[in-house]
Amino acid sequence: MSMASKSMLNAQALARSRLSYRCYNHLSKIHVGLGSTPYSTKNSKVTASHQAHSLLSPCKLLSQQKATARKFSQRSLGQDNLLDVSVDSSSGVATLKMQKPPVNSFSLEFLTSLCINLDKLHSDGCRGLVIGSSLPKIFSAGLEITEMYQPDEARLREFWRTLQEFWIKLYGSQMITIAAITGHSPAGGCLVSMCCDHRVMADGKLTIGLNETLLGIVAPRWFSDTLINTVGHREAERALQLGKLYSPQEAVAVGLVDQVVPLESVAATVESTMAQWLKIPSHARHLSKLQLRQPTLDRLLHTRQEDIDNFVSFITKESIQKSLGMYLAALKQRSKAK
Ligand SMILES: CC/C=C\C/C=C\C/C=C\CC/C=C/CC(=O)SCCNC(=O)CCNC(=O)[C@H](O)C(C)(C)COP(=O)(O)OP(=O)(O)OC[C@H]1O[C@@H](n2cnc3c(N)ncnc32)[C@H](O)[C@@H]1OP(=O)(O)O
Repeated sequence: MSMASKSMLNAQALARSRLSYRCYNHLSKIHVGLGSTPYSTKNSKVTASHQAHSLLSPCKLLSQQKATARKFSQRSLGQDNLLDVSVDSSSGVATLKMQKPPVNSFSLEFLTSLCINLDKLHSDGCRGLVIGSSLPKIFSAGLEITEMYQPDEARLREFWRTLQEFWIKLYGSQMITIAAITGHSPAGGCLVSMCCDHRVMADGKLTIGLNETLLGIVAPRWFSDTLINTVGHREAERALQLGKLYSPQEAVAVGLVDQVVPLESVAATVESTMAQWLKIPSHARHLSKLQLRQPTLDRLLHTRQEDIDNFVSFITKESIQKSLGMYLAALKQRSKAK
């Protein structure tokens, strides 16, 4: 699709959009409400009444996110249940599973839904959060490349702002966050897992890492800062330039993940790790986390608009668009050849 026709479609979608945030919110399976919603069983799944409850609950959202949801909700109407969120009411631990086939790629709608859910879980007093995937062999393929290829500029800006928002929320989260990496986790997928306090990865033929240079693009400073904070400066220097995708064993050796276990043991390992972390006084634990992460958070918080401008100007360059186009075509080709 040409840039002009994509822009026109987006403009039409914006003009048609009549949906409120409440409708948008319905996209995700949400059943949070610790203390306010009765939960009779461990990890009970959402019910109609819970869903109704969550639809009526006031939600803390930044006005930017509300605007985003209103503006672009039309496009996401066909995508239901992007997330499967459940809360264990006895421990206060939430499990958020990404379920956006085929590869859990982060589109604007998906990122918005993730931000909304993080806000809800936080405001409902969840103490822990496990981030995983419902898709076999995929944690997340990172950013949805079609958001960056031949983009509509207004949407591209919202997309990046929402990614920033998600990173800020997750990296500084008050909750204990654990990534259950049961599948591939390149680029943005790796970033999300690095935002967590602990990473458990399944052993096998999986990869994780910031591979941006392989796409001909450059990981922004806050991606590389997150990697440096995880694996150290020297390892990050090599990994970023090479676009290194690590096997689980390589990843655990450099500290990119904390544990590698057989796929069938990931859930139990996550559960026992969470139980250990839950024993630490929450306030002291969170302040310790912030002591180390706040300077990194501040760096982006102080330059958000500039970061969006840099991203837009970089990604819309003709040469970068060409690289992205070729990468997408190669992905499609590989997928077709399977
Ligand atoms: C001077 C400059 C300074 C600063 C710079 C300023 C700003 C920064 C600028 C830019 C930074 C932008 C940051 C981007 C970070 C990202 O996250 S980019 C995304 C990177 N992701 C990848 O490279 C992953 C690509 N995918 C894969 O490798 C495989 O799909 C994967 C191993 C995940 C799974 O493999 P498999 O199960 O075999 O699935 P398929 O490959 O068959 O894929 C299934 C279909 O999904 C499509 N697809 C895969 N990944 C993506 C994606 N990320 N986005 C969109 N679509 C994707 C694939 O094409 C298949 O589609 P099809 O079935 O053909 O329709």
